[in-house]
Amino acid sequence: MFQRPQHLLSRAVASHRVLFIEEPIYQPMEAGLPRMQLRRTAQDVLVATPLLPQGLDEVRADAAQRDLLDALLDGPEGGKDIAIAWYYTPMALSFSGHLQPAVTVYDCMDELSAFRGASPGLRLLERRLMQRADLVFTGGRSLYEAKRGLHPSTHLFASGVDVHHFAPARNGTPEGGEPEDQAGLPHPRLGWFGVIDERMDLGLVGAVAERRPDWTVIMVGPVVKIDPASLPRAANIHWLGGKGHQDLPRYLANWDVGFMPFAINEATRYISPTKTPEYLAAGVPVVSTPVADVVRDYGEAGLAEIASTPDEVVSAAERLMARPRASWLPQADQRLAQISWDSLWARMAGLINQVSSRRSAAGSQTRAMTSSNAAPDV
Ligand SMILES: O=c1ccn([C@@H]2O[C@H](COP(=O)(O)OP(=O)(O)O[C@H]3O[C@@H]([C@H](O)CO)[C@H](O)[C@H]3O)[C@@H](O)[C@H]2O)c(=O)[nH]1
Repeated sequence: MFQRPQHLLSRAVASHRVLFIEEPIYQPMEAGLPRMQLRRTAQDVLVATPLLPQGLDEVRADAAQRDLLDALLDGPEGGKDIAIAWYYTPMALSFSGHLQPAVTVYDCMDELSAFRGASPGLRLLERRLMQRADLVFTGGRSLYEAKRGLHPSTHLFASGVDVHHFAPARNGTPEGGEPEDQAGLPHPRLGWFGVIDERMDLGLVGAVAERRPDWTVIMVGPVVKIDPASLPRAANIHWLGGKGHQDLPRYLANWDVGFMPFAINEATRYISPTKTPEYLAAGVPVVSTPVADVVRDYGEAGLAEIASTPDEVVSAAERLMARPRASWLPQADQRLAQISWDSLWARMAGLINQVSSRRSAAGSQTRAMTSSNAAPDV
């Protein structure tokens, strides 16, 4: 999955060495555990995954991650000073709170406390992170409104888009051809890509497919935290699993409508789905349930149809399929041109530079960049 952290941190490598600490993986006890597993991404981000023995309690797991992190930073991949500690989850404070970076950034991309399986300690750690952060970035409008009162330097950075990555889908199937698992499925097609978890309205997916057995519903993405047995099954629903980001345009190129069947609940109250501008960049019109940020950022501008019930989704999709691209694509392009990941990163980097200039004037030095995350991080 190529998500917000990957987009931003792969741009950070132009000016920093980026070390990204992943969530730990627990394994049966064996010699050599705990240890840090390292890999370098194509974008030159060093990704470190703590491998821990199963059965560690929380305190020991935090201590083990702290030791592994310190050993990594003391070694050749570390650096004398840390320029930026970049957090995607407050939970990472429990093993990195002793670090003394020049600048601390909290890039809050979701209200994690509302997600299934969230740690009860998350809210307290978020308060601590807010106290130590120099900058708080928020991944969407609703999150910004929820967090801006908690930190004086909170900034709205809603999802960006790599137009160049998705635009080839507008003009026939990009190089590589239509993926085998999609080729041959009948049109019209409603497609989704993204994580499939408790945020999805599975009942809606099943009901739309049932209303229109002549349509095909294509679901791309990993099933996470929910029982795969709970997915609606029908001859016209195709659960294709997770795909590489590079392959997404080949799927989108042959969709008639981009579908966002989010459940409307606590877990989706603050989300700002990156897939909205990505569908549009591929020339695929969007129908979504009324997620607040989708309604405000896209629905009200006529760039997404908002529908709650199966009948509303079917009617909206029919309207979108009948609408010529030329009637909406120029307006979509205007919006997309304002939200490239490049421009978001440039603005973020500007804010970080302001803070670090102030710090270095006060005597701090910067060298390496580290970040820890629950999802990713530098
Ligand atoms: O098989 C796949 C499917 C998708 N992708 C890429 O992953 C991107 C993220 O998808 P997802 O995790 O479903 O997240 P989404 O964009 O809908 O929403 C989350 O992101 C934040 C946002 O970043 C804040 O700015 C939001 O609030 C979150 O809930 C997807 O866009 C695909 O490009 C893939 O690679 N492979």
